[in-house]
Order: sequence, then C-alpha cells, then structure tokens
Amino acid sequence: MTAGGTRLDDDAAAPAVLTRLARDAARRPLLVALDFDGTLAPLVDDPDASRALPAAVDALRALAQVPGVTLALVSGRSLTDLHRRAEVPVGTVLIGSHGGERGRVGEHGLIHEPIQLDPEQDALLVRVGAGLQRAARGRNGVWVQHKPAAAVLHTRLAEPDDAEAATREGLAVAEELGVHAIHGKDVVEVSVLTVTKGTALQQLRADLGAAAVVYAGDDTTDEHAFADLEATDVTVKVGPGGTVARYRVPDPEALAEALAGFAAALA
Ligand SMILES: O=P(O)(O)OC[C@H]1O[C@H](O[C@H]2O[C@H](CO)[C@@H](O)[C@H](O)[C@H]2O)[C@H](O)[C@@H](O)[C@@H]1O
Repeated sequence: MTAGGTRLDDDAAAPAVLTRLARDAARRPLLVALDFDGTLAPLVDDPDASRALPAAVDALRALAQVPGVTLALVSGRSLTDLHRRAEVPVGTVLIGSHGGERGRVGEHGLIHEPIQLDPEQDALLVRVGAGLQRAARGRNGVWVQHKPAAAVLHTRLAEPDDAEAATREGLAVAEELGVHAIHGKDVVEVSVLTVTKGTALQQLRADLGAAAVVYAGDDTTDEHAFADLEATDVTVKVGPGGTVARYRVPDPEALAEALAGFAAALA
C-alpha cells in the first residue's frame, strides 16, 4: 500500500504530485520518460495492433513543447518498431530493447545506430529463437516474436494450461543457455543483452543533467527503472500489482489524463 510514505491506493496522488513538480521551476531540466505497452497503449492481443491512446498522444505533444522538458519513451520493443507506432514529436528520445538501443525522432525520421551484436551474441540469439519455437510448438495461441537482440514467447492467446507449460519451458531455455529472461505480462522475453530500463534511464538522466525524472510503466521491466530512480523523482505504476513505484494510476486512460494535467500545469 505504501512506498516512501505515499499512499499507492490514492488515485489523486499522482496528478497532485505532478502539479507540484510542474510549479517547481528549480527542478529543471526535467526528463519525462514513459513505457509504451500497457502504459501509453492499452494491452491488446496482437502487438502489431497496439496504439497509444489519442489522449496520450495529445498530452505527449503538449509536454514536448515545454522548454526545459525532454520527453522519452522507454520500451521493450525494438527501436524501429517503437518509432513506427509511437506518434511522438521531433526531439523525443526513444529507448528500445529494454535499454539496448537508443535514438531520437528527427525531422526526417529515426536517428539511431542500429544494434550491433557480436558473432557470439548472434549465434546465441539463433539458439534462443529456436528454443522458444520449441516451447511454442503444438500449443494453440503460443507464438514467438523475433527482435534485434531478443526473442519473445507470447502466451496471451493460449489456454491457461498451455500458457503455463510454455512459460515454464521458455524460462528453462533461458536458464539452459545462461541468458537473461524477463517474465512479463503474458510473455517470456529472452535477451542476449544484459541491459535494463533502469541503467538506460540513469544514463539518459546523466547525459541531460536532469534535475528530476518522471517515469511511468506497468510491467516487471519497469520495476528496474522505478528502483534505479531517486526518492525525489516521480515514479508511477500503471495498473494493479506489486511495485516499488511511489504512485499509482489505475490504467492508461488515467495516466493520459494525468499527463494532460501535467502539461497544462507546465505551460
Ligand atoms: O516495454 P513495453 O513498451 O511495455 O514493451 C514490452 C513488450 O510489449 C509487447 O508485449 C506486450 O504488449 C502486447 C500488445 O499489447 C501484448 O500482446 C503482450 O501480451 C504484452 O506483453 C511486445 O510485444 C514485446 O516485444 C515487448 O517487449
């Protein structure tokens, strides 16, 4: 219920703390960093159909116009995928692959260095993909998504028994290969990189010299970001579940509303 003395079950707490932060001119430069799936975009069965809420897109546009504010999206998606669907203004920083890739939205498209795996990581990624394909085989609704540095076993569409068995097998594949696995919302993601959203966010904060950070997210990988930020930063868990974040909003709709209020208070 509480973290850092804040009531996580108070729906008004996050909007109120954002308004206070907006009025505190000493806390600039300000970094506003947001997860994508489950945070700006409600979760859906097909990851390709995922879109940010129109209200969230409007709020991000308003935030990006405020002097002294840098907007960033921090996602498990590949950078190109995130860029394709994010609908964010020029200048927005994009962090993809859970911190493994970083770029920026430019006037003429995405500016970034494509991810470069060494031959060992390349070979490992092939084995990860093959292992997860084995875990999916013969199980209705279980499928594998391939990304630049990871493969993801999706179980959202499977019956509970199949989902559970596939998840167990997917986690075993990671253990066998000695690589990092993330058990997220109806996914087991196995990456050949050891980065986290937390370390990527700390790096970005240092690069910007940010005096304060706002971070919102809904899933297990976002807990790294919450944990690595400072007690004076504003961390917001979206939806139910245990968290080390200081504030909570019930869903992406409520977050979009809070961000719109934040942008208005900053203007
Ligand atoms: O860090 P995020 O932006 O939250 O991305 C994490 C993963 O998001 C996607 O999967 C999740 O969203 C899907 C679409 O709503 C949903 O079908 C799935 O169950 C969720 O886990 C994406 O497909 C993954 O690659 C990302 O790592």
